Amino acid sequence: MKISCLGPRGTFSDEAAHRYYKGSQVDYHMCGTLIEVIEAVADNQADQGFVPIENSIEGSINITLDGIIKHKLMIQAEVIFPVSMHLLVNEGVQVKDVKEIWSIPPALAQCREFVRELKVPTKDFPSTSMAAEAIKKTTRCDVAAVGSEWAGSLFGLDIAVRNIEDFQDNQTRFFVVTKESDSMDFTQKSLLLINPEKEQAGVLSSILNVLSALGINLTWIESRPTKRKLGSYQFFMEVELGGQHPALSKTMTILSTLGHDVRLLGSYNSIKL
Ligand SMILES: O=C(O)C(=O)C[C@]1(C(=O)O)C=C[C@@H](O)C=C1
Repeated sequence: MKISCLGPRGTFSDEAAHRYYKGSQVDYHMCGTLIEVIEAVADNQADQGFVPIENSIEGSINITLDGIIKHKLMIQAEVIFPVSMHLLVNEGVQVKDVKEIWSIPPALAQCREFVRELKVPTKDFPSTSMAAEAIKKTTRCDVAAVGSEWAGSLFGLDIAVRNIEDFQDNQTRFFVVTKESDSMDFTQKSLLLINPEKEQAGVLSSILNVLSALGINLTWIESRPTKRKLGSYQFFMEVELGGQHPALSKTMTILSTLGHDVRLLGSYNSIKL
């Protein structure tokens, strides 16, 4: 099985994917950007993609959400992975020497307070490990990357400051995405994408009322612009109902009857690493 994943080696995605697929026969297709990870699945270059979807400090990763919508991908599994951010530097560099910090925007955002206190500019990279690799290549002593301990050891960097994330118990939620989902029986959760029939007062609450009337627990809700005009949204709604549960098809039927466009993006289990 071929798995697309954000590269180069040493990203949090890479670390979490290797733990998730441990013991399985898989080949990794490492991609330069998150959108390429999704496109690799859409273009059949990979059977599954391993993508970050949400972080406990920074919230949703919109590039991934929009890519799933655009390429009509399905969710096969949810993986929760603990994430610790460190300030990675060339040998001997101290935090007082650092004049610029490099990383992928969600990682920089998880360390916003630390970066603000240091009063230095940041530079965006497509991944934490690409930033770490660039630090090593420059040999500069006035720049640092935000990344994992593993990325630091892979690229031979020192850790100038440990655990620089703004809040403890930082976690990132990943989705395993595919073109076609396998059997959806005996799963814990399901993800719906709902495009409301029209924008009118109370449309979201009318959708939520259906879930509430059927006693369904909503575990995540996120809105994304339809991109057709300002103020027009579609909703990701994750519910605590497996694919086998009759209430899932009942919910979808009722919402469709009310004129909403409802797509099931998958039913899956959640795995904590
Ligand atoms: O750049 C990486 O290391 C990634 O795997 C991406 C990513 C993300 O975009 O959220 C994954 C987990 C962490 O939240 C920080 C970065």
